[in-house]
Amino acid sequence: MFKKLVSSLESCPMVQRGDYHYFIHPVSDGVPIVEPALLREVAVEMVRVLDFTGVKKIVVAEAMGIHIGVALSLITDIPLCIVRKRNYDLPGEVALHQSTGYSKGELYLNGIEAGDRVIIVDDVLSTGGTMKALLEGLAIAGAEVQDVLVVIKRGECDIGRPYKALVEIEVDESGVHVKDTFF
Ligand SMILES: O=P(O)(O)OC[C@H]1O[C@H](OP(=O)(O)OP(=O)(O)O)[C@H](O)[C@@H]1O
Ligand SMILES: Nc1nc2[nH]cnc2c(=O)[nH]1
Repeated sequence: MFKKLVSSLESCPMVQRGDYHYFIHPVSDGVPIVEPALLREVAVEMVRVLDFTGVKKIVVAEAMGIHIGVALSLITDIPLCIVRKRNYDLPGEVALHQSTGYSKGELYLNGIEAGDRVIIVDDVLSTGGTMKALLEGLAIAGAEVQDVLVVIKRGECDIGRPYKALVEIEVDESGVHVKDTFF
């Protein structure tokens, strides 16, 4: 279980972004290459741990939520809502401010109707800035969040509600250390 995810995380390269030790991994960066077996392992475990009760849409954030969201959508047949970094000015679009440990930007939520029951999945949770922005946008749109799952949880983070993580890591200048896995 999680064999490919754990071994690839423990051997992945690092770069420095200001004060932030940034790990580079296929799930969270798409580079150097996304192996189907790794993506499949992640997708199968996501299906196993998520609560899909009544869920009508899967919500992900551009860019690195997209490949895991697509994998989940293809397996479950649940439509995918991609929160974009570009605005479309469609009626009902919700603009959000996103802040991470190394960047700031805007996100734009479309395609959610009041009363939609959704799950949110993302590649990484670190400061929680992105997830809190998604939760805020979904609340404004009137959605009910059934479950939240991140593939990689980096350190401790309170997002104001429970969430699940496939693996929990710590990062320092020497690299990624896997602390725990789901179950
Ligand atoms: O918990 P946080 O500190 O918010 O960090 C997590 C977010 O950081 C990354 O997104 P990023 O904005 O770097 O964009 P990308 O997906 O386009 O790489 C990642 O995909 C998460 O969405
Ligand atoms: N790839 C990658 N994505 C992140 N998102 C938040 N922190 C990180 C990180 O260290 N690496």
